[in-house]
Amino acid sequence: MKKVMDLDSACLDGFPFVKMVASGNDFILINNFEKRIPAEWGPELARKLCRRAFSVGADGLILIEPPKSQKACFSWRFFNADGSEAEMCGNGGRCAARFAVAEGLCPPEHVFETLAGLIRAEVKEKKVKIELSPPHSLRIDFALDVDDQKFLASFINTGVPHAVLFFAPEDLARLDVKQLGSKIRFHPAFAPSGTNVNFVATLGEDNLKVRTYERGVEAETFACGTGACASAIIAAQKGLIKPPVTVETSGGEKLNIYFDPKDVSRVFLEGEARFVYQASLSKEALE
Ligand SMILES: N[C@@H](CCC[C@H](N)C(=O)O)C(=O)O
Repeated sequence: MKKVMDLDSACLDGFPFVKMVASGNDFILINNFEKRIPAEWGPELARKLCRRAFSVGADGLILIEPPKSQKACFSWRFFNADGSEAEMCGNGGRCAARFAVAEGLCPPEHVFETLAGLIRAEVKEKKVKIELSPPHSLRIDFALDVDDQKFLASFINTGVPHAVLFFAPEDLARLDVKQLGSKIRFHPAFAPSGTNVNFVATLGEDNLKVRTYERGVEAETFACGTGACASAIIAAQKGLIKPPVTVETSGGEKLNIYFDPKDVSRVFLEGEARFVYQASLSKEALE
């Protein structure tokens, strides 16, 4: 397969894109409705454009494309900064919904297609609320041995896989998230897809602090929407909190999570999604 810079450094020159952020999780979004960017370029395009300091820099790349069904007004391809394609992204989904409305592709309330399923969105200026695909594969409180340390972990898939571990607030504050997160992310218990890793402290009966080591970014991000939802659902299942839940993210912004603890098939994620800038690509950004 030819490398994108061979094929596209010329044809992508001047290509419009926007940079958006949702609670510090930042994304490059491209309106690819004309399908000028074939999907097979996605991984390398993401690696090139998401590389901080050397290019635009972001946690992920989102291509907005025509829907495959009548039920949705767009579909998307989501690529992590390392080029891996993910089934879903909560914060990226909130950015995509607002971008699609701004592009005139969708009304403020719409549905879009992801590899995790249909996502319902409600855009009210900067505030965007989405309904995740039904979470699954819930496992509460199992033993997880990491080198010579023993942890109690939980797991759920909220569109993408999430391990969740609880700590006292003071321990969470000083935790080496990258060191421990990278070991759990690749732990055999979560093979073959690996997992995102959420480190959580309960701050009150409806308030959590969550720090997330993100698969495909391979670092702690300032927020993770599906991770915030995973943490809230598991905290409620363990009787630690009652929804609706406010999640304080690493970047300091708050996410609101809504669900019925007796029926976690419907989970809603709400927060701000902001435009940072719009620009056009330079072919040199792909070098
Ligand atoms: N930050 C996202 C999650 C994006 C996908 C994740 N990195 C993965 O590969 O599982 C979110 O807000 O949910």
